[in-house]
This record gives sequence, C-alpha cells and structure tokens, in this order.
Amino acid sequence: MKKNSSLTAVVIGASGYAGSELCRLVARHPLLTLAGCFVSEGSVDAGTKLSVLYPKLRGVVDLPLQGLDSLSLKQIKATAQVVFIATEHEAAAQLAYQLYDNKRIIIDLSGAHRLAEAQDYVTHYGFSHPHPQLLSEAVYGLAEWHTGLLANANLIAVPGCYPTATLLALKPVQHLLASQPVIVNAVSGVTGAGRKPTHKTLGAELSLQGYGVFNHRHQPEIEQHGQTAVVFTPHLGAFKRGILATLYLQLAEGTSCQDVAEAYAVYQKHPCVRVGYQHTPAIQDVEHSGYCDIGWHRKGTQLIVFAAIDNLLKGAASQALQCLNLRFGEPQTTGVPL
Ligand SMILES: NC(=O)C1=CN([C@@H]2O[C@H](COP(=O)(O)OP(=O)(O)OC[C@H]3O[C@@H](n4cnc5c(N)ncnc54)[C@H](OP(=O)(O)O)[C@@H]3O)[C@@H](O)[C@H]2O)C=CC1
Ligand SMILES: CC(=O)N[C@@H](CCC(=O)OP(=O)(O)O)C(=O)O
Repeated sequence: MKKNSSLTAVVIGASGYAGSELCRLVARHPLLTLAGCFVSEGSVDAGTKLSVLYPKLRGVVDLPLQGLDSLSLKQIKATAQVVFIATEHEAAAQLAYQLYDNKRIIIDLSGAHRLAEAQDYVTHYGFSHPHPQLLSEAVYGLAEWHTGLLANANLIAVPGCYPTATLLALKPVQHLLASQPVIVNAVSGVTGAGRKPTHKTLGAELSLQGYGVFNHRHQPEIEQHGQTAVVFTPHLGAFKRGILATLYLQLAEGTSCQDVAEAYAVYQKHPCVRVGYQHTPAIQDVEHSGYCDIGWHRKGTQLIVFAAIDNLLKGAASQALQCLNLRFGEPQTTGVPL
C-alpha cells in the first residue's frame, strides 16, 4: 500500500457515538477520503444523512448512512484501503473476519480483538468468539506503547476507554510498585454506554453509581495489557462525555519523587499525553480533545494517579486515528483534535 497517498476509508457503525466522531475526524484527515458511512442492513437510519442525525456534522459529513448488505460489503472489499469498525463486539468479530486480507487495514474500535484467548470472550463478553484465529493477528492499539508493532499491523484492536486511561497512567510506573493488585476507580460519562437507549442512560435515572463490580470486561483487558493484577470498579456519572480514572498504587520502599517523574517522562515524546506532578486533571480539560491528562501525587510510598480522557476521542476515535497515523508513518497527531 502506498504511503502518504489519499486512502479510501469507510466507517461501519457510523451512526453510533464512537462512529460519528470517527466520521468527523476521518473527513478532516489529510491522508483519508471518507467514502462510506455504514449501519446495519436493517437499520432504521439507513438512507438518512449522518448530518441529519448529528447536525453538528452539517457541511462536515453529509454522506447518507448506508445499510451494510452483501453488495456494499463487496464494494468495500473492492475499494476501501482502511475500514474502521465501530459496532458492538460480536458484529465486529464477524465483520473483521469478512474483510480481513492483505488489501486493507482494519481498525476495530470494539472489544472483539483485544483479548488473546478465545475462552476470554466466553468468560468476559458472554459469547463464543466466531473467529478466534484472528486474535493472534491483532495488534493492541495503545498508541503510545505499541508504536513499533502498529507500523506493521493489518488488524488493530483499539483499546477500551477505561483501559486507555488506566494503562496510560499505570504502565510508566509499573516497575516502581511494591504490591499488587492495583486499585482503580473510574467514572465515565453516559456516552460510554452507546447511543442505543436503555434505562440506565435515561436522564431521569442518571446519578453516580458503580457497576460491573468484580466482573467488568475491562478488568481482564487491563490485566492482560498491563501485566498487573487490578481491582477495577467503573462508575456511571450524570454527564455526557469523559472518563476520570483514579489509581491507588503502593511504591517500593525508597522510591523517590524523581524516580516517578523520570518514569512519566516517557510521555515527553508523545504529544497526546500531558503529565503533571500534583496536578488533578479534570474531564472538562480534555473534553472534545485527543489528550490524556495525567496527574500524580506521592506521599511516602503511596502514589495516587489520575487520568482524564474524552471516552469518544482518546478512548475511541482519536486513538484509532493515532493508530492509523503510526501504521502509515505519519506523525501521531495528524488529524487528532488537540
Ligand atoms: N462509546 C464509547 O465511549 C466507546 C465505544 N467503544 C466501542 O465502539 C463500538 C461502538 O460503540 P458506540 O458508538 O458507543 O455504540 P453505539 O450503540 O452508539 O453505535 C453502534 C453503531 O453500530 C451500528 N451497528 C450495529 N450493528 C451493526 C452491524 N451488524 N453492522 C453494521 N453496523 C452496525 C449501529 O447502527 P444500527 O444499530 O442502526 O445499525 C451504530 O451505528 C462498541 O464496540 C464499543 O464497545 C470503544 C471505546 C469507547
Ligand atoms: C459507561 C459505559 O457503559 N461504558 C461502557 C464501556 C465503554 C466502552 O465502550 O468500552 P468498550 O469499547 O470495551 O465497549 C461499559 O461499561 O460497558
């Protein structure tokens, strides 16, 4: 595939919260031409312009949403060089399999290719993975940490939103820790639950509440890619977008502030991550941007680290673009809103 030429891209799951953000970013990305916005074959939104569902996209993405039937799948295979999949996990596993060959790059925003073992999907996702042979092909797209692997990837599994915030905060200091498990509490805005309405996303029922205690599917994802045991508790908050993750860590005796500062200096060459000592990041400072803001605080051997991201951008669409940039040898930040 040619480098730095215009690449034909399509987004499947384009009417969703993550997919619509992706369409906006793809439409403005200098390497990409957005050629199609797809929903499921029987979708009530098929035929409607994306900018009718999301008026903020008027003049940015005016393409109609197309139902993904066998003819459009053939067309995607014939023309698309980059396919972004932003559907729920099981559909994504099927689509990636149907589209996977050496003619195009697949960037999957779902969880369908993030875990290594097929059995993990039965245990943590509640379905039997239909194409487990692809799990070993996928590169986990934690952009700041897997830059080398991403350069050659044909199937990229974009990390979950909570794992993105958690792993970016955790990985630099892992070698300084005295004990496991790491404790992580994280709060997400309601767009994290997707656009399909459910009772828990009704305005009248929104509050601040934990969920998925001891059994959220992001726990094994964090453990696998962080190689650390964690106790992870997500919470749903009464706000639209963003995640704030708080990590409680125990440093090994004798670890200094300078050791921690040097560990986080790893991000000096990664412009999407901003780190501050004694900083307490706020979601509003990263909303609508591709930044992850990290703040760390130390008292003796106790280390508390905060990480704030926009779940739909650094936690999904803009991280997908970082992965694409790394795949095509572009600067990580091309097309990423900062
Ligand atoms: N929301 C978030 O913060 C994040 C989401 N993700 C992941 O991204 C994916 C999308 O999430 P989100 O945007 O929240 O979900 P939404 O429910 O908002 O959107 C799902 C999209 O997929 C489409 N879709 C569903 N089934 C199919 C199918 N078989 N073929 C084609 N299109 C289909 C839907 O349209 P229709 O039903 O009309 O066909 C819709 O466009 C999920 O896997 C999610 O886990 C990842 C990180 C963060
Ligand atoms: C608030 C909320 O419900 N968040 C979602 C996670 C967000 C997300 O999309 O993560 P995946 O990509 O792994 O699906 C949840 O807890 O299921």
